[in-house]
Amino acid sequence: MSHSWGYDSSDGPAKWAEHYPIANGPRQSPVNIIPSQTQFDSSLKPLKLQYDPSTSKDIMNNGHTFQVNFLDESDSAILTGGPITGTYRLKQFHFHWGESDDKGSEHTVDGVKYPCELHLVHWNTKYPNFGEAVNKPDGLAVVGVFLKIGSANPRLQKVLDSFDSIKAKGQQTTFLNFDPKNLLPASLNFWTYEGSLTTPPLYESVTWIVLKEPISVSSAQMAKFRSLLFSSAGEQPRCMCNNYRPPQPIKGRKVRSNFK
Ligand SMILES: NS(=O)(=O)c1ccc(NC(=S)OCCc2ccsc2)cc1
Ligand SMILES: [Zn+2]
Repeated sequence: MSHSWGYDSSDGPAKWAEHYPIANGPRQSPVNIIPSQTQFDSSLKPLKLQYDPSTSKDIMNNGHTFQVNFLDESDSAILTGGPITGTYRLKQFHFHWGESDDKGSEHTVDGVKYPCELHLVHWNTKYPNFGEAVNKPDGLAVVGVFLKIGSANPRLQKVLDSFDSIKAKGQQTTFLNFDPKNLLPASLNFWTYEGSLTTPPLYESVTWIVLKEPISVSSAQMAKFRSLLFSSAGEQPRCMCNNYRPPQPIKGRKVRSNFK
């Protein structure tokens, strides 16, 4: 039975090492990206994201965030190129955000926090399924996209409109024909480094691919993210926000870029 964890002072990131000692490991995520210390790598291939929108399945509140789950029995939503070799399949995407617009992202850039960060989680098809891939050093590739306060983003609307149906932990509803490509910025310039899951079990299995260009979100749209609850229906309602882990020690890792 996996140990319960959260984001409060009693069960949050500062306490995770008690039950997940890898929290103090050599390749933990997120990290603070310092562009002046990153290394341009001309051998990095262009990122290729081929998503068939018909593979979106449902949207659920898992008590830590909300996630949109995809059918991953075939190569219909895949990530190739960039720093990875082979083919990785999209399993789910989810977000991390703050209680206010001045914080919420997990990765930071020169110490700057964004209000929100999107994670598109893919697993290496050299393994039979996600569960087998999740704890292997080359098991996962997560594309991170920053959200920056600006004009309302119409492409988030379908996600936001589902929130009334998934307000509490454990609630889920069908979520068909959603194309996550619509959540990507125009530029696929990225930073990449070897890291981990940013939540327990914190497995050091993630090749991180963090896009440099943010997408927009309005302050009113961010307020809707904060209408979700960490708590189950009938429990004392607890606002789902500040569900982000702060940057972890880089421990000698190189962050590479595919742009100068
Ligand atoms: N924030 S993150 O992108 O690093 C990230 C991605 C996936 C997960 N975990 C997932 S999808 O777990 C699914 C359940 C599971 C199965 C084996 S271990 C956990 C946690 C954090
Ligand atoms: Zn995440």
